[in-house]
Amino acid sequence: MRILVTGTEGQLARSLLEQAQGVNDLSVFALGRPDLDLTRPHAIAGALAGVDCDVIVNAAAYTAVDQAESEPDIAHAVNCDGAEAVAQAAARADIPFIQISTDYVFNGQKDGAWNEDDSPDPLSVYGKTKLAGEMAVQAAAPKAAILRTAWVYSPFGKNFAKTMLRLAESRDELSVVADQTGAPTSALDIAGGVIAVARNLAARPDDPALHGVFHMTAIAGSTAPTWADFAEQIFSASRALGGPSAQVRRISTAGYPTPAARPRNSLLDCTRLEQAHGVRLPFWEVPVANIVRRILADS
Ligand SMILES: NC(=O)C1=CN([C@@H]2O[C@H](COP(=O)(O)OP(=O)(O)OC[C@H]3O[C@@H](n4cnc5c(N)ncnc54)[C@H](OP(=O)(O)O)[C@@H]3O)[C@@H](O)[C@H]2O)C=CC1
Ligand SMILES: Cc1cn([C@H]2C[C@H](O)[C@@H](COP(=O)(O)OP(=O)(O)O[C@H]3O[C@@H](C)C(=O)[C@@H](O)[C@H]3O)O2)c(=O)[nH]c1=O
Ligand SMILES: [Mg+2]
Repeated sequence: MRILVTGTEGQLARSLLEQAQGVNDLSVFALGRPDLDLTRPHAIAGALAGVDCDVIVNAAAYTAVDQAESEPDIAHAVNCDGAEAVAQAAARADIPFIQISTDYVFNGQKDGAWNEDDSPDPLSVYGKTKLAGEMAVQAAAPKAAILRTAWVYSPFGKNFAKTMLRLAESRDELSVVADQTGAPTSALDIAGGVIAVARNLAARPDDPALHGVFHMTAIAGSTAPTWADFAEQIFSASRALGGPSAQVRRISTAGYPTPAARPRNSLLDCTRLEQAHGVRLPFWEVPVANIVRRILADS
């Protein structure tokens, strides 16, 4: 199976490339700027024409959540119009398509985990443009699988774990919000899940059970983690490896003002993914130490 993924340096693109290494019947190739620029939708069909692959994964996105508040047009161009153009090119060539989306499509005002049938109501420009992308993709490629994930971290790119470890090099104490719950999810685990979904779509492209929206995050357990809990896990793993750590001061969202509002609770129920695609990611704490080890080794 050949998977084409959009973006070359993103966390998920890098993770897909790594997960395919050494797997005989799988190859992943990444296509990104300048050859494929999602802000230039008219060039996308040309960039993808003649590409030989079995599945296309759109992992490229405008992911700077706070910056998007002041650049809504660029965020919309990438997350909606760009995604739509990639989906159209896939549909025209009859290639199965996977779109990656986010927990930030929800407003956070639910006590339990969100289901795929719950109404989205994004609080931020990033969330609004990703939701618009989901709808445009579904219209352009009705057989697409749309995978919503959350709180992604990895040895690659920019993420919360890298930020915490970098800040801990110069600070003894860090204030971190303890009233937003969600599921920290390893991009390497997501890549494994995406490959499984891609295999299903390649084998049964017309099976309606495989199409539509699915939630794909780590399992959060009964006491859902907050960003502060995630930070504490990162520091405990780092301390065990002789790396930097800081005391976590648990604060409320009001104590950490940001341009974009985030959901209070963004836990996603991943049952539908397990039932339809047979994919279940590990408990959220499982990959923390390995990823921290790799971040420390790279820095
Ligand atoms: N990060 C997170 O916490 C979460 C992410 N998601 C979603 O998961 C997916 C993967 O995220 P992640 O890997 O973390 O993203 P990253 O921010 O790590 O990478 C984003 C990728 O998008 C590419 N990109 C941005 N703008 C353009 C453009 N105009 N044209 C082409 N490519 C562009 C970047 O290109 P380049 O390689 O040139 O830098 C990069 O490869 C995204 O759809 C995101 O919305 C969902 C939930 C959480
Ligand atoms: C750096 C920092 C952040 N925070 C808070 C701010 C915010 O509420 C939370 C996370 O901050 P970040 O800016 O790292 O994460 P954020 O950009 O909100 O991450 C999101 O990215 C997009 C792409 C998604 O799709 C989401 O699933 C989610 O992963 O932690 C602190 O409380 N203290 C700190 O020192
Ligand atoms: Mg291979």
